[in-house]
Amino acid sequence: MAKLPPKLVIQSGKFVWTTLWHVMMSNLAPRSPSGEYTRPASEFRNTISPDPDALYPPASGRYKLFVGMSCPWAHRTLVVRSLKGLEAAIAVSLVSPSPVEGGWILDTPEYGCRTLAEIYHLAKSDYKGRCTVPVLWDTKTNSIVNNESAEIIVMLNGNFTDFSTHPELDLYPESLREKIEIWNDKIYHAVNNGVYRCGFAQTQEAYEIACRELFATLDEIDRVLGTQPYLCGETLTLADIRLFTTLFRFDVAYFGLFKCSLRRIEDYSNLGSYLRHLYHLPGVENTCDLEAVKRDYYGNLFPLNPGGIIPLSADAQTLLKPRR
Ligand SMILES: N[C@@H](CCC(=O)N[C@@H](CS)C(=O)NCC(=O)O)C(=O)O
Repeated sequence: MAKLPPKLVIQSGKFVWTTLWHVMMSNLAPRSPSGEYTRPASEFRNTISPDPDALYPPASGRYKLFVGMSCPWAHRTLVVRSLKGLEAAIAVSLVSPSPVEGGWILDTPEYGCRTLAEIYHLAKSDYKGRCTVPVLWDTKTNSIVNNESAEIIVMLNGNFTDFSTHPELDLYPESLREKIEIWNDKIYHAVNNGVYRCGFAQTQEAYEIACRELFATLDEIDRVLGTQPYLCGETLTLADIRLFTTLFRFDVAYFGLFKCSLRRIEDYSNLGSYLRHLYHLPGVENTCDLEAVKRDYYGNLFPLNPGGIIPLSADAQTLLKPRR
């Protein structure tokens, strides 16, 4: 076969790949004109409420969660479900990403649906948004109650007390709500979504802004955790759960794949211990699947890792064994 001059190979290869990269990235990650990732808002925002005329009253066995084990937003719902002891009241249906179709596939088909997109369309036939996990699903009306993790975890914490094996645990106490919300806003922007703003940035400038904000916030949290065990003081709250699911994925996925590479969580004295502590709270470890995280992030975010090679690492038990 005739050999092309290396310069031509490099130039044409770069042109084709960069053009394709921008097309694929804009599909994967909507961007602002300056190249910053802009996450679309979740569309289903109903609530489960004890009001007598509520469309969705609290009940055991009626609602279920669709979750993917790699997803940090879905992971929040699994942690709260487990800490509150709601396994018997709220079932879980697992989904996994399809590398060919680019969406979530149900591990076990239900309602005649094979994909999560079909589940969304069962609930709303003209739905045009992204088909994301988690989904809080109502099996009675075959509808989506809510697909925003931040709201689902508040409902799981507060509205299923009668069916909870740990009703005494309140992760969103009235007295701490103001503090919790301040942390939530800061951590959502700079950390939870911040890692995606790094990984999905489409310009150097957008990446650097996101990366510096991310690490400034992690540095601040690390300082706070030097004086108290949890974000809001002595009490574990939803703010900690929301931070935990991002920290759990950080060193194995976000540090490398999303270029969140100024420091590892392991390099922080307080954040590293805090991550371990939360991981070892009863019920949390069994919601964590590090292999799924590596497989789905490195294996399915094609434009970020076209070769599809999944890095080797120790398992979570080894990585997060208590420090001496
Ligand atoms: N705001 C949503 C975000 C959920 C989300 O982005 N989930 C990702 C998985 S980590 C997803 O399902 N993405 C599929 C897509 O965007 O098409 C929440 O917190 O519930």
